[in-house]
Amino acid sequence: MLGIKLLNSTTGLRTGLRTGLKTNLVLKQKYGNASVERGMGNLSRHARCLSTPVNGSGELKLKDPSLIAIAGFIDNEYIRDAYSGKKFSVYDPSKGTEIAKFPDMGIDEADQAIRAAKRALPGWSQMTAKERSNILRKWYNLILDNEEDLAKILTWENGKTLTEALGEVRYGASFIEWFAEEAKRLYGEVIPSPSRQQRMITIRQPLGVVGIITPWNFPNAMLTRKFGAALAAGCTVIAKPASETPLSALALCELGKRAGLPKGVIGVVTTHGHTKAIGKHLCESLDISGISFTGSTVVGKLLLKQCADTVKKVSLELGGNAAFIIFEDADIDKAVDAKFRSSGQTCICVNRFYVHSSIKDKFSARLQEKVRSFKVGSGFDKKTTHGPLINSAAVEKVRTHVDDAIRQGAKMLTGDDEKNGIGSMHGYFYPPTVLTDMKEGMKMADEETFGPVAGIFTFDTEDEVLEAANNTRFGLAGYFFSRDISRCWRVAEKLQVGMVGVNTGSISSEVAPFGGVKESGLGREGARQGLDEYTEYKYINMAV
Ligand SMILES: NC(=O)c1ccc[n+]([C@@H]2O[C@H](COP(=O)([O-])OP(=O)(O)OC[C@H]3O[C@@H](n4cnc5c(N)ncnc54)[C@H](O)[C@@H]3O)[C@@H](O)[C@H]2O)c1
Ligand SMILES: O=CCCC(=O)O
Repeated sequence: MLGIKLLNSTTGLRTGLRTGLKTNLVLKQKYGNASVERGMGNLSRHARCLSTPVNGSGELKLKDPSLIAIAGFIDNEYIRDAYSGKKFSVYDPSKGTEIAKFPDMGIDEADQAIRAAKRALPGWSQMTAKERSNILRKWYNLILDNEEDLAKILTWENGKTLTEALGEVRYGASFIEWFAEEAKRLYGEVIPSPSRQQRMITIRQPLGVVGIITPWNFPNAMLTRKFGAALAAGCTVIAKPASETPLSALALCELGKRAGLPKGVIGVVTTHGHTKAIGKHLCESLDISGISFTGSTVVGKLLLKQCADTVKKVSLELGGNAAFIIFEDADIDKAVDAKFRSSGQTCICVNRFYVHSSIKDKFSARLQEKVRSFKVGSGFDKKTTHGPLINSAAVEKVRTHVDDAIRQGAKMLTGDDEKNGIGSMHGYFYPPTVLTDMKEGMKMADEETFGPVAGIFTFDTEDEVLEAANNTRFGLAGYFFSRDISRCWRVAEKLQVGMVGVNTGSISSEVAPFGGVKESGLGREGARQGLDEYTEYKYINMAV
């Protein structure tokens, strides 16, 4: 017991190591030699990132190489080795080669992070809103000061083009800025009392320690959208980033630390082999008051069930199956610009184009022309317009969806590997593809394809297309193009989604509530509503 306690707290570990051999013996009994070395290593280099390049990172030419940390992050310190001694590999999706081996952390490290966050909670939550805001503002400034390095790190692990990565870093920073400002506006209210003898007010209080789990497709912005809101509200956080893309998370931690985030306010547990166990542990822990998850619907449902026993507040940003309706009066040139962000790996990406039959040929030709102009390749190559998919499983899923559509009668207008030279590339590439003659019942109609494939369905009437667009269990985003103002109101109100783009395919913003209905999620992120996920209202009744 003593050994575990010593190992699980950095201060305790230091004390323990000072006591020498006896402690080492306890550690060896519990965890074997690897963990003892880990403890020693950790002591000898607190909080150090890499000053020498890892597996090809020299090519990144970072202005500040110390933004790369191959470690977890607990109590503002880098933990390079898991107690188990195990590691997992992170790959460069444009080459399929290994970037680094991260510590494959387990429940012990998750507990260590929970304890650190719990210790930090009173200090952080009792700071004034302005004090928290000032630190968040410094973090925002540091992210922008380092945006080029952060973008390179993001492209390296995720594959998206450098331009897209820079866009994501700025988008991610905008959440920290937004919530730095919103922190100061976390108002309660005075309720007009029905009684002369009572005064009624509400105040808003932080949930407590929250667990956040994020996906690989936006390794920076999905974290900052949660960090910003949680920290502004006065919560402390344990984050579990996707095992495909931990580097961006660690770089954000380094900048957060430089901005003045106190020890324990944010922690990152890196894992691959213990993902399920850590997820369950966070959901079931009595020390955690809320879970915020972004990822697939299937995992979101599992986490929701796991949170039931402790009745946690749960925020879920899940998968989508966005329809894009092109009415006969649409501006076609504007419409074709809205599909292939991050090579189609975005939760709000169009999954189904519904095009009025009178303009189907014209629209298909424009889309085909546009897609044929794309250049697929490494995100670092300036000529590249579209990077790789995240891994071979993602490529396989897209291939399965396309094959299924073609088997059921769809026609491929463009999508040949030869033109893009994909056959000779080693990474996880899929050619941008356009299919026509799509039908209900195909996988692409029902499931999230999450790849660079546009499938074109046709329709004749507004009622018919609304029924088809809403015929899905997903309800994240929906889009349509029309110049008829009455139709714009009608269709926007009838689409069963959390977000609608009218005559635009670009809807994401830190100032607007992001989230879905149906099986696409619970709660909203960004905007003033984003703070609701991390606060409780307390009602106070005062007799006078
Ligand atoms: N609605 C949104 O805002 C939004 C944003 C981005 C991505 N997404 C969705 O995310 C999905 C793609 O991301 P993904 O493939 O990384 O999703 P995923 O659900 O497989 O993984 C998301 C995160 O959950 C973790 N995870 C996986 N299984 C888990 C388990 N049993 N318990 C706990 N954690 C677990 C992963 O390691 C990762 O960190 C798509 O469906 C996409 O639409 C939604
Ligand atoms: O993948 C989903 C998140 C994308 C966004 O916030 O625009």
